[in-house]
Amino acid sequence: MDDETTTYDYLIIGGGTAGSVLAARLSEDPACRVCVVEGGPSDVGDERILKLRNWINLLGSEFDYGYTTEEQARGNSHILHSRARVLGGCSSHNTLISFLPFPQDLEEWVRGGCDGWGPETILPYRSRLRNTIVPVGAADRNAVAQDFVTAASTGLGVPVVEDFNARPFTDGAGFFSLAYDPATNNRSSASVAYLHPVMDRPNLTLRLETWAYRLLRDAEGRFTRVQVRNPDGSVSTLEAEAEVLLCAGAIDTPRLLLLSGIGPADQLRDLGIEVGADMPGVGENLLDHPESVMVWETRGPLPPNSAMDSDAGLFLRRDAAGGPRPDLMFHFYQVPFTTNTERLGYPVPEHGVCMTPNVPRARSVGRMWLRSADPAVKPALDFRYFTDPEGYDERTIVDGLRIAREVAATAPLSDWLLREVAPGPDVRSDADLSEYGRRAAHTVYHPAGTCRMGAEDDPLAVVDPQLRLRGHDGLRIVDASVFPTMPTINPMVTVLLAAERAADLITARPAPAPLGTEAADR
Ligand SMILES: Cc1cc2nc3c(=O)[nH]c(=O)nc-3n(C[C@H](O)[C@H](O)[C@H](O)COP(=O)(O)OP(=O)(O)OC[C@H]3O[C@@H](n4cnc5c(N)ncnc54)[C@H](O)[C@@H]3O)c2cc1C
Repeated sequence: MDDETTTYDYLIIGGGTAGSVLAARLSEDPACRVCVVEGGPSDVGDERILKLRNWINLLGSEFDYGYTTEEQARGNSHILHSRARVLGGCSSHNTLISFLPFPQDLEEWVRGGCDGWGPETILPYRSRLRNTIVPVGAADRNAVAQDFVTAASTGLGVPVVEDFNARPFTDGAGFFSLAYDPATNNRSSASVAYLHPVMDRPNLTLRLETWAYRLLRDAEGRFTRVQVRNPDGSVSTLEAEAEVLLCAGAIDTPRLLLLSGIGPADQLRDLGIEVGADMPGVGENLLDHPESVMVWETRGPLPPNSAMDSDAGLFLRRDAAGGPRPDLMFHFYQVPFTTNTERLGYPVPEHGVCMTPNVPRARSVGRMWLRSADPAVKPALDFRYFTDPEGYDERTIVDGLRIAREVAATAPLSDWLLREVAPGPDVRSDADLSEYGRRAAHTVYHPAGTCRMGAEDDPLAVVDPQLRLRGHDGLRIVDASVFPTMPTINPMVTVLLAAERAADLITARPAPAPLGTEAADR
């Protein structure tokens, strides 16, 4: 690490999921000077981070920025939105469930003005991914999770899926694919897969525990200078000769833009921030996967083996008119995940399991904004959960809770269960299930969309299909904030694919050949 150098070719703000991919790809050219500014510490050698199964202990820890939510009129106002503060970002903190996006998820992006982001272009990037992505290992397949899969399949008449990434599916139950090593339980995070092997590159500088808080213009008016707070509290200005690449995630990327005067002009003026670029879309379109939870006490302790305690799941399509994609998803937990039910007064069983139905393409859309011009003040997040006028999100959760009960009543899963703890068998009507489901709701931790990509002439788009700040040179955004709509599935792999695509857009390297036409292209 060269503290003297403050000018690089590329400055990557955020060494998270997308940032790690970009850092590795751009520094492949030894003549290209790449600097990563990362707010958190290194993950190298830190077992707390590297062991996947420890993920649950990272929630709310020193590695979590821990964002709160605005009062939710129809949802749960107590959700803590975990966002990782460590190299690798949320891929160092999450459960590493790895799904390719559905072709229709990407077709939706193209319809929204994102030329060049269709499935034929994006899905072949799976051959470039460096992460080890495998179905949950045999030794990690807990008997109760296996029986959940069997009960879901027989009870609901859906297939058992051996590999969710083999082909698009409409419904099915099975063990997930995870980015990990089943032999060691070590993560194959973006940091492990992309950064660890290249950390000794002399042209790659990692500035850790360093916080970017303002973008400044250079002499040509481009936003290529970044003010950062160093670990010792001092302040530096770093400069990119080529481009600044914002990879700070769906909350911190728009936050940094707003602090830099890039956002809705009225909002910025109200806070006394000088308007550098009036971009009304910054902070709008806050997307997520909302979920609820049903908890059961089991007849006794469960076998201990697992990859990360939520190894299996279920997808259903309730409405065939909506196309081939599933419209309801469940995670199955072999531990009682009771943060929200406990707050509502439900007992916490010593031994238990739960199911968490979620809304894959939620229709309620939120927004985020700054509370203050002070960079230290956390932004406001209002997800507006369950506010879509048709009541689609609420309906999905009610259906999900009913279906969860059906699965729980089906052998062999039913043989493990002593009683339903939350919400309890008396909660049966739509109205009561909705009330419980929304009050106990949680996030699947997938915020996205707050700097959405769109056509050059779309006034609410923040970046164009080349991921450039619309109408500006020298600044691109590469992270979950650019998603115009939420993919049906857990989004980390979509972020990785988008970052691989971005590396090609930046370097003008050709895209990989369509899948099946060529050996894996690395
Ligand atoms: C608990 C949890 C579980 C999840 N489970 C899954 C899962 O199993 N499967 C899945 O597909 N998705 C999962 N997700 C979601 C997924 O991990 C994220 O959507 C994805 O990793 C986001 O990638 P990103 O590059 O947009 O941001 P991040 O990975 O969050 O990267 C942002 C990085 O920027 C840094 N940063 C932020 N602001 C600044 C600043 N101002 N200065 C310097 N550095 C900064 C942060 O420290 C961080 O390293 C989960 C998320 C969480 C939190």
